Parts: sequence; structure tokens; C-alpha cells
Amino acid sequence: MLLESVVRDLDFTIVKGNLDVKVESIAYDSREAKNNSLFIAISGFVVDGHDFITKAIQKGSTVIVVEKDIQIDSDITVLKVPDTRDAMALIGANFYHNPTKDFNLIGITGTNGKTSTTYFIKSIFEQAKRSIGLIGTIGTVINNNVTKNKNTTPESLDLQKIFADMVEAKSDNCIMEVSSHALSLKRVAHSSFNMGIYTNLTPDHLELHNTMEEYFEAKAMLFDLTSDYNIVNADDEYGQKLMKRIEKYDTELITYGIDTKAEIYATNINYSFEHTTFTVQTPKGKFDVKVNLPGKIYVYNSLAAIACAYCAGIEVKDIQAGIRNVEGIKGRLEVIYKEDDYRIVVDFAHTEDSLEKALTTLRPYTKGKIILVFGVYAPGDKRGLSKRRSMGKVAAKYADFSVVTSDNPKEYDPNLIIDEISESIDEETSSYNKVLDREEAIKFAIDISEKGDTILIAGKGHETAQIIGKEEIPFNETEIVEDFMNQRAKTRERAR
Ligand SMILES: CC(=O)N[C@H]1[C@@H](OP(=O)(O)OP(=O)(O)OC[C@H]2O[C@@H](n3ccc(=O)[nH]c3=O)[C@H](O)[C@@H]2O)O[C@H](CO)[C@@H](O)[C@@H]1O[C@H](C)C(=O)N[C@@H](C)C(=O)N[C@H](CCC(=O)O)C(=O)O
Ligand SMILES: Nc1ncnc2c1ncn2[C@@H]1O[C@H](COP(=O)(O)OP(=O)(O)OP(=O)(O)O)[C@@H](O)[C@H]1O
Repeated sequence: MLLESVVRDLDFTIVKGNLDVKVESIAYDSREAKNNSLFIAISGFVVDGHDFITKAIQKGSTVIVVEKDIQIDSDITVLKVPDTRDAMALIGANFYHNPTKDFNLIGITGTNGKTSTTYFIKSIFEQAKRSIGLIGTIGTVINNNVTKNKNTTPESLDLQKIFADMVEAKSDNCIMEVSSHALSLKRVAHSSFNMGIYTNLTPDHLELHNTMEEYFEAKAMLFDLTSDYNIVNADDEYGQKLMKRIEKYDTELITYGIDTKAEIYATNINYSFEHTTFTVQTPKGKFDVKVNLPGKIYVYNSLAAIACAYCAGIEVKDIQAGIRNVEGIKGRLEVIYKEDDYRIVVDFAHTEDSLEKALTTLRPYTKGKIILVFGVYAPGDKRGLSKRRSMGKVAAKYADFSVVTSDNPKEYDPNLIIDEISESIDEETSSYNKVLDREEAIKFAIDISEKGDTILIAGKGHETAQIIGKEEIPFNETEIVEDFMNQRAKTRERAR
């Protein structure tokens, strides 16, 4: 593609060279630069992409896009823009022929419930025979092929490529999780969203956003990018705030809730561990729904999906079947071992709110004790302290016994992280133990458990690796529990 087309609608100045250059590929990492590529220099959190321009040129880049004044001697084209992250989103959209204009793009944001809601939406759309791609924490799904993403919401250039792949695969719809990082770091800039869905807002990622207000503003940005419908949880305090923020927009606002009467709301809710049934009231009438997951959180998540399907004009029978067909979601209150009323459950809860919700959801179905195995995934320095303390408080309040262990310590000292969580628990109760190694922590929890207990292994959910230092170490909680239980059964058999 000619550079002139690649930079269409971009705000830039030509530092040197001209626009009559053929661009064969685009890179934001010098290691990915190829012959006749355009390299975009991003000022990162760790390093500065402007320091890798020479490397990119050595690898064949012939166009460089910068946001800083940089001396470049090579005989190439250099463009300067106010913000290279924003420029990358527009350049990506241009290079891949604006794929989001060719399908119905639905974005979902909020602290918790995004992944689960996307799975309900996907199932409903498929039931209605509408093709749909998915982008989120579990990966990208196109025609049921799953590929992993580095981030929940990929970098803008990668995202535009995924959108283009979806258009090529003839997906008419795309449901994607939009993280607050993505909104702040312009990963979804220049994408045309038809619908935006808001779930809830509770403390998380404050190392990037500093305050809840900043965090809210980041999430709210999604609703500046939507054209047709905004779907908002009316029971959520920040949802109410969002509704006020967007009330003047032309986009139609559809609310959902349980405690607040909203456009889409649930009544007659009946809970059991295996499933929840309720009646949904909509402006066009009511119908019954069955969700195969326990607790109020999955009523919310299915309501968000129902509101989305309602806006898309999907028939009631397809909505009902679509929700019912979701048998369970990997790593979301997933029972990985069961013997009578004894259960071992894996859940992706990794914030104070989700941990509280997971523990309170399990409580009514636990005859004995709830034993919680958890760590905290947050920067191991001062920035992660409040998360460690508040998750410690939740554990002390809602679990009967906590085994404090490592989550993804990354480059931080896991012992310090565990000590800080434990200090917070210790202010309330002495019912906890520290076990550094996560596998040993799981085994310890099983060893101290009794009939009727529930063990909740929280934090990693569907993940199959632990990040220690810079290494990703395979770590599969389901396999660890299965192997350990098999071994125990054999040992007991031999002892008889
Ligand atoms: C804080 C954050 O979001 N960081 C993202 C950011 O990294 P960064 O700005 O620190 O990049 P950097 O390492 O300083 O490098 C700067 C630039 O130099 C380039 N470079 C670097 C080295 C080199 O040799 N050559 C070169 O050109 C890099 O490619 C980059 O363009 O840009 C990178 C490239 O796009 C992202 O991969 C990276 O996500 C990291 C891995 C991350 O952990 N992000 C998390 C916090 C995140 O985004 N999470 C959200 C929310 C998840 C949730 O729902 O909870 C998500 O959407 O995943
Ligand atoms: N509506 C909800 N409100 C509060 N907590 C929830 C809700 N739905 C799910 N959870 C809890 O949050 C955890 C993560 O859920 P899910 O993966 O759906 O959220 P997410 O928003 O995609 O999270 P992430 O962005 O971190 O991937 C679940 O394992 C569960 O413990």
C-alpha cells in the first residue's frame, strides 16, 4: 500500500522524505521490522521505541513514525505525530482497510464479568445462526479456532489485523473485551463500535489509573466510541454515573439490573449450585431463563448478554437456548473435583470484589468449611500494596481458612507479597497459613480439608502457566488436583 493511503486522515508533519513510498508491513517492535516496513516508535513503560529506530532501519524499515524530535541520518521518510499510540491505531485501521466498518462490533468493559458475558453472547448469536468472532482474556476465536493473545485487548495494530481476519472469515459480528489499559493506551482508537456494554467497576489496576475516578474515566471512553446502543448495569454505582455521562448521546441507552428496575431486569430468581433460573422482563415482554452457573454474578452476566441480544433483535427462543447451552466456562466457578458434598473449585477471581463474590456464592452450598488458596497478582512494590491488603481482608472475612501462596510473582519477591497479604489477614484472624509454592499450597489445602468442605483455588482460573521471574512455567491446577487425588486414592487403597 502507498504511504499516502496508510496515513490517510492522520495528523502528521513530514520531518524528511516523501509519501510516495510503498509500505509492505508495519511494526511497533524493531525485532518485527522487515524490508519496506513502516516502524512506529512507542514511548513505553519499560523502554522507549525511539531508541530502536536504528535497529528497525537495519532490518529494512523505510518509513519511521515518531512523536519525539529524533535525529535520523538515513535516507528514509520520517513522519512526526502528536501521539504514536493513537497514530498506530489509525495507521493499522487504514492498512487493513478499516475492517470494523464491515461488521457489527460489540465492546464490553468493566472490572469483572467481561469474559463470562462474551461467552453467553457468542452462544446466543450462534444459536441465532449469526456468525460471531470473539476477542478476550481466553484468546481470539474465529470459526471456533482459538489463538492466544498477549493481552486481553491486543495492541491496536494486532487488533486491526484480527478484525481483518474476521472479515475474511465472514464473521458478521465481533464481541470483544475492552480493558481499561486498552482504552487508556489507545488500542481501540479508530475502531467503530456499534454497541458498548458496561458490567461493573470495583478497585483494580490502580497502579495504572491511580484513582477510581481515573479508572472510571478510562472505562467510560468506550461509550464515546459507540454508534447504536450503550448497555449499562443500573445496579452498579459507577453504572449510574456512566448513564448520566452519556445521557445526551444519540446512542440508545439500554439498562439492566436486578435490584433496580431497568429496561431488562430479572425477577423470580431461584438459585442452586448447578443452575439459576429467573424471569427476564423486557420492554417487549417477559420470558424464563436458565443459567448453568451459580450465583447472582451470573444472573448479571447473562442479563448483559440478553440486553445485547435484545438490541440485536434476536428471537427469545434463541436467547433462551443460547444461555442454556453454556454448560460452564473454563475457570469460572469450575468444579474440578467432587465427592458427595466435598468440592474443589477453580475460579479466576483476582480482585477484591470478585474474590468476595466467589466466596459468598459458594457459602450457601458448603456444609463444612471454605478453604481458600490464593495469592495476589499486582506489582510487588508499593503500587500493589492496597490490593494485597484488601484481598487479605476479603479472605479473612469470607473464608474459614486461607492458604496464602504465590500467584504470578513475576520479577517481585513472592515472600514479601505473601507476607503483606498475611499481615492483613492476621489483623482479623489467625486462620491462615503461608505456603510459598502454589502446588504445595493446593496439596496442603486438600490435606487439611474434610468431608463437606469446599476448597476454592482462586486467581488463575483458565490459565495454565505461572509467571515467575520472566519465565512462564506450565501450571495446570486441574491436572495437579487430579494427580494428587489419584495418588491419595492409591495410597489409601494400599493401606487397606
Ligand atoms: C502496561 C502495559 O499495558 N504495557 C503494554 C505496553 O508495554 P510498554 O509500553 O511497557 O512497552 P515497552 O516494553 O516499554 O516497549 C516500548 C516499545 O518499544 C518496542 N521495542 C522494545 C524492545 C525492542 O527491542 N524493540 C522495540 O521496538 C516495543 O515493542 C514497544 O512498542 O505495550 C506492549 C506492546 O503493545 C504491551 O504488550 C504491554 O502490555 C503488557 C504485557 C501488560 O502486561 N499489559 C497489561 C497490564 C494489560 O494491558 N492488561 C490489560 C487488562 C487485563 C485485565 O482485564 O485485567 C489487557 O488488556 O490485557
Ligand atoms: N458480574 C460479576 N461481578 C463481580 N464478579 C464477577 C462477575 N462475573 C464474574 N465475576 C468474578 O470475576 C472473575 C473473572 O470473571 P471474568 O473473567 O468474566 O471477568 P473479566 O472482566 O473478563 O476479568 P479480566 O478482565 O480480569 O479477564 C470470575 O472468576 C468471578 O469470580
